[in-house]
Amino acid sequence: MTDLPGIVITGASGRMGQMLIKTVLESDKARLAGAVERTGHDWVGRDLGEAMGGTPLGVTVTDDALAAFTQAEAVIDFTAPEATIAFAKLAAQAGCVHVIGTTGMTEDQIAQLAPSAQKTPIVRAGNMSLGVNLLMQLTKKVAAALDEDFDIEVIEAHHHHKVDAPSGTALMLGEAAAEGRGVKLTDVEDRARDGITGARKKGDIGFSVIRGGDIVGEHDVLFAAAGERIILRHMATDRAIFARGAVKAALWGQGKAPGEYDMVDVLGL
Ligand SMILES: NC(=O)C1=CN([C@@H]2O[C@H](COP(=O)(O)OP(=O)(O)OC[C@H]3O[C@@H](n4cnc5c(N)ncnc54)[C@H](OP(=O)(O)O)[C@@H]3O)[C@@H](O)[C@H]2O)C=CC1
Ligand SMILES: O=C(O)C1=N[C@H](C(=O)O)C[C@H](O)C1
Repeated sequence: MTDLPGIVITGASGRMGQMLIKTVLESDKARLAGAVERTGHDWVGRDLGEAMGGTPLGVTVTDDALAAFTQAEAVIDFTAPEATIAFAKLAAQAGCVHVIGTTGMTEDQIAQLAPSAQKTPIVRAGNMSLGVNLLMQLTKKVAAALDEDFDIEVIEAHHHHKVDAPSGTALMLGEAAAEGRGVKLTDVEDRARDGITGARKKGDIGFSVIRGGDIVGEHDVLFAAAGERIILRHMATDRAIFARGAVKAALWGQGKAPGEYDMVDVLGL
């Protein structure tokens, strides 16, 4: 046991869960305080290192999230919307910083995090990478500089396991573009085109989704006008960028006042 802030990883067996565990273990600024999986999962009760196919780590995977959270300073949670809402209540009860990477949450589900954020800091972002959060700032700036003669389209591609669409990142980029234009995304978003759609409505922000293979995550923001196009692009080739951002957020959140934060706050962008 060291004095370093302890981090619990929920959804430990997931793609991001395993990446987060490796990232915390490699960090000299944090320690792995626990690993949580849901009741009935075959990793529960096993040594985490062995479950991951390696050597023992001396950390037993648990389904008792509250017990794990009370032994930690932060929880990093890349799971699913219903699970994240439940974990937010437990993190607030335990007084842990809650870092949320889960995407696909509805407005109503996001609103359910508010009572927990009154008790503990919550850092939530659909993308924890430096590059995407910088791209958001660029998107806002370009959208503010251009008028509606430039059609804005957000195009995203992800692996075939992804369950939500458009991606959390695509929606963040759409929000940034709408903010730059001084409009509400919900008033201008076009998220589904099929059949006789009619001509594109001026001022709309469109979304296109690709799912295939092992694509980690790719996002383009296209500004298309008569005679010219601008494309802002981010390509993730390694999930480690998300995990590093999440660990940074967990450390940044230590000692912060309760409230809802995002990666723009963490990165000071
Ligand atoms: N913000 C960011 O930077 C990023 C966000 N993400 C987001 O993170 C989330 C996870 O992605 P990924 O790791 O690829 O997904 P996986 O499906 O690989 O992992 C999800 C994990 O969460 C667990 N889980 C799901 N539902 C529940 C539940 N109700 N209770 C407890 N545990 C649950 C799963 O357990 P089980 O196997 O038992 O279902 C699994 O361990 C997604 O929303 C994704 O979009 C991903 C990358 C970057
Ligand atoms: O599910 C994923 O994999 C990813 N999800 C996030 C999203 O929805 O934007 C971030 C990243 O693109 C990978």
